[in-house]
Parts: sequence; structure tokens; C-alpha cells
Amino acid sequence: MRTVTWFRFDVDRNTFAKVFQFVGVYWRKQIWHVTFIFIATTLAAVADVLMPLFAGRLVDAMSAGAQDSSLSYSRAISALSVFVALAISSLIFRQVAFAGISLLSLKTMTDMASDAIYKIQRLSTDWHDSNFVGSTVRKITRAVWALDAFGDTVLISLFPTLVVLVGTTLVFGFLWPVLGVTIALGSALFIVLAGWFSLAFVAPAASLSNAWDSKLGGSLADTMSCNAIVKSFAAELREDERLGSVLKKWRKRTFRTWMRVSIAGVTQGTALLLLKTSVLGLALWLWIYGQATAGDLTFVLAAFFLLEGYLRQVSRELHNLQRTVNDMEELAEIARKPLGISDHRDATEIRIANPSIVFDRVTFRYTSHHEPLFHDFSVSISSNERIGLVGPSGAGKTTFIKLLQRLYDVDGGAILIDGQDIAKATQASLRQQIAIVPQEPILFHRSIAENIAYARPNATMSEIEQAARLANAHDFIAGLPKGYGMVVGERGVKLSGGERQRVAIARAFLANASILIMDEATSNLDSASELMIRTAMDRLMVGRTTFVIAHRLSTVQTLDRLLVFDKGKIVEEGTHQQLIRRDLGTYRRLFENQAL
Ligand SMILES: Nc1ncnc2c1ncn2[C@@H]1O[C@H](COP(=O)(O)OP(=O)(O)OP(=O)(O)O)[C@@H](O)[C@H]1O
Repeated sequence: MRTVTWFRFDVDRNTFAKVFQFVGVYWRKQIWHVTFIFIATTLAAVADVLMPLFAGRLVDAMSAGAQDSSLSYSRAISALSVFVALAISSLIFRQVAFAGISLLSLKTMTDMASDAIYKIQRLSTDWHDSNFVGSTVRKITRAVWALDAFGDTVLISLFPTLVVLVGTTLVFGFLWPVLGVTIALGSALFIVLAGWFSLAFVAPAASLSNAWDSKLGGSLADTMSCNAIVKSFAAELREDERLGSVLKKWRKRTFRTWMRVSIAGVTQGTALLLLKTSVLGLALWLWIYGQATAGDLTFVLAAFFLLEGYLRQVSRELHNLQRTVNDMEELAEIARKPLGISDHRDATEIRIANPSIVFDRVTFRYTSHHEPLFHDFSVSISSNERIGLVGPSGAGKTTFIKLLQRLYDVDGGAILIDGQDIAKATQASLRQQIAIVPQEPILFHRSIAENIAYARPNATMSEIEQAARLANAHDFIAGLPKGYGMVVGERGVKLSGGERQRVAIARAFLANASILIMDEATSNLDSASELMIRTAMDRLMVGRTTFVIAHRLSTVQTLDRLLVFDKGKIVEEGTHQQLIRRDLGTYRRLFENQAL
């Protein structure tokens, strides 16, 4: 049976607290700005509250005109002058507040965007592995624009409404207590009703539709970034259907939210009508029994219409507030996330004279796994040794390298480089000592020169060229239409696989790090490219402690030592020649399988 979820008022009060706290951080930094806007909006609202009073006086002066025309004229003129002065002041203060809020919004929006980028870049590899790029981009942009709307809602809508409400109630209460009490109670009830509808009725539904909106962004980015694969499998239709099903769910959730908004609107409109009828009825009753003049009636009408305008706005603004809070909640959640890997409080820069490496009884488990991949894992690597990491898929070779880079913290034991525990070193200093040529080099959508210089941004053009020559990349770069200035396309798609790899090798040359990691750099290439890459790699390895992860065992035969991994353990080690002679050895089996 289908579950009806229309009346599940499970609002998460924490969401509001979390988001207000989140925004508070940015507003506190601009406290003078915020105070200035508060003052300007208060003054504009006070002017609004006083205007109906003088409209009433104008009518009274005019109706008394028949008896004493000269006195009435001067009273009417002065009431009109004050009325116009108040109207102009309200306009000016409101404009001043608008200018203030524009500046405040732009400042806080840029701060929030920079903080988000800062945080997300530093979140753990695990977090990045589990989150879609597209969704994250949606979360940031949605939250940044929501902050703008949040400022408008709170500072120039809800706050002035409160001032008008209190002001009008006080003025009414002073003149006719019964009207003052009716307005105060009626408005308070209305605000509670509007608040409840927005926060408890609409907000949970909006939260869910936003989650689907983020999923939609993630699915779109996933499909687009894998477009080459989609094409190669002629899977456009399949992807259309997949996106279609996400869109369907998004549409369903969003429709539910919009319907709730509409129900809330109708109920609040009815409540406002009831309040209006009571106030106007009371005013008429006061007039019938001679308790109020025609001017008083004008005042009541004008003041109530003013208040009604603001109250109508309250329900709309509370809805906006709920929407902006929902739009910011996902980013607020990210902001509260602890960094996966953070520098130790007393972390120092790692200094490496002899890049020897020791894994000392290391235990490590991926959080999504029950069992640790490495348990009491130990190995020592001498300075400048060239190590080949081999073994079946999923054996733990890449994880071994990730631990060395400290992309994950170990659960037990320690990893030492030149005798220093990497957990106590700053991450930046550690990673500067490790150059990587990845399996599938990813390049930025920037020029080739910028991509090579990524390892050392202040490198001169001749240093960049020298690195490219060492990487056997200079000739192909020089032959490109714009040479080193050519922009390589998203992730480097405008270059071939072999060219991308040589750019990555040039980048590693420029990094001049004492530890080098090469992840299967020669797979899937033609023999000419492979030869160029292999000679460049041999050059790059000189004088560095090197790890080569290779499945193609032909690439690791000349290395000093091979570590054979299986299920998170080193099951064999030695040179190619030593390992190949072991009967029934894992390496020999792998080698024979490949030779076949
Ligand atoms: N981010 C991750 N989260 C959870 N488990 C992971 C993650 N990365 C790898 N694993 C798991 O850890 C194990 C070792 O993976 P790893 O990538 O280190 O193997 P590998 O030897 O490099 O394999 P390959 O040669 O296929 O690249 C595998 O079971 C893999 O599924």
C-alpha cells in the first residue's frame, strides 16, 4: 500500500539552528554593516507606522473645516506636511538599507564561496571519493545565492515587519486598548500559524526536493564527464532513461513541496481575512458608539492596511526563510565536517636528506570495509631504491601509495621517511617531497606550460622547456599550433594518452622531489610512445626513491626490487630474476600468465 506522506510534520529544528549559526559567522564579521542596515530599516518602519496617524489628523482637520476654517486649514496643512515628510523619510531610509544590504550580501557571498572552496579542497580523499562533483557544485552555488536571499528576508522584510507590528499595536493600544489587544493577539496568532506552516509543513518537503536537486546535479555531471564512454557503448538512450528516472523523482518531490506552499498560502490568506474583518468591525462599532471620529476611522483603515501588507509579506518571507535555510543546510553540513586528515598540532615540515621509507607494523582499514586491508604490515625501502609494486588487482598497491602520501591516516603503526613519522609532518611539506606520474594523468583546462609548472608555479619558461625535453615532450609540444601556450581541454582531452603522460612526467621532473611514484605509466601505448616514455622515466628515476606500480611485468624487470602484494600482504620480494626462479611463486605465476 502506498504511504501518504503529505502530513508528516517532522521538521528538523536543528537545521534552522545549524543554518542560523552558519550565517551568524559571516554576519558577525560584518557586524557594523548589519547594525547599520538594522537602524535604517527600523527608521523606515517607524516612519511607515506614523503615516496613518497623520492621515487621520488630516481627515479630522478637514471635517472640522466647516466650523473654523482658518484653524482647520493650518491643521490640515501641517498634518499633510508631516505625512509627506514621513513618506519621503521612509523612502530614503529604505533606499539606504537596500544599498547596505547589497554590499553586505556581496561581501558575505564571496566569503562563503571562498570558505566552501577552501574546505572542500581539504576534505579527505574518502569524502571526495564518495561525493559527486556535480552535486557539490550545486550545493555551493545554491547556498551562496540563498545567503543573499536570506539577508533580504531577515534584514529588510521580517525585521521591519516586527517593528511595524509592535509600533502599530502600541499606537492602537494607546488610543483604543480593545483594538490594540485584538491586533496584537491576531497578528501573533497569524505569525505563529505562518511560521508553523513554513517550518513544519513546507520545510521538510523542501529539504527532500533539494536533496533530489543535488542528486540531479550529480547525475548530470556523471553522465557528461563520462560522455566518451556513453558514446562508445552507444548508451545515450540508457543514460537518457537513467536521468529521466532521477528527474521523475525530483519532479515528484518538488510538486509535493509546491503543493504544500499553496496550501499554506490559502490557509494564511483565510486567517488574514478573519483578522481584517474583526478589526474593521471593531472600528465601525467604536464609530457607531461615538468612541471614534471619521479621522480615527481613516487612521484605523490606513494603519490596518499597512499592517496587512506587512503580514502578507510575513507568510511569504517565512516561506523564503525556510527555502533559503533549506538551500544552505547541505553546505552548512559540509562546513561542520571535520577535515579527514588534518595536520598535527605540533606538525613540523618534513626534511628529507636520504629518502629511506619504513612501514612499521601498519594497520589500515577503509571505513566502508569491516576488515583492515593492511594488518601489522612492515617493509623497509632504502634511499634511492627503485621498487616495483606488483600483484593481482585489488591487492593493495594503490592503497600502499596513498598511505605513503598520507591521503589516509593509518589506524595503527607508523610510516617513517628518513626516520620521521609522516603523521607528525605537515601534509604540504610531505606531498612536496613526492612526485607522481599517475596511471591516467589528469591535466587542468589550462595551457601546457601552466600544467607542467603546476609542480613549481614560479618556474621560468626555460626550466619548463628543460623539464619537457627530459620528458621527451618538447618536440610534440613545439609542433602544436600554440606550443606551450596551447590550452589542453577539460582534463587534457585534446592530447593523446601518451602525450598526457609525457606532460605529467615533465611536471614530475620540475617537482624535483626525492620520492617518485609512477602508476603504470606505460600501459595502453604504441611501442614508439612507450619507448619515449620509458627512456624519460629511466631518466626521472635517477637519484630518487622510486615506486613503479605495474601490471605489465615487462616494465619492472630492471628495477632493484619487486614487492609482490596479495590481499594486503607482501607475499614475495626480490629482483625479477630471483622471483622468476621460484617454483609455484605468485610472481612467476603472474609472469607466466602474462607471457601466455
Ligand atoms: N576509496 C576506497 N574505499 C573503500 N575501499 C577501497 C577504496 N579504494 C580501494 N579500496 C579497496 O581496497 C582494496 C585494495 O585496492 P587497491 O586500489 O589498493 O588495489 P590495487 O592493488 O592497486 O588494485 P589495481 O591493481 O586494480 O589498481 C580493494 O579491495 C579495493 O576495493
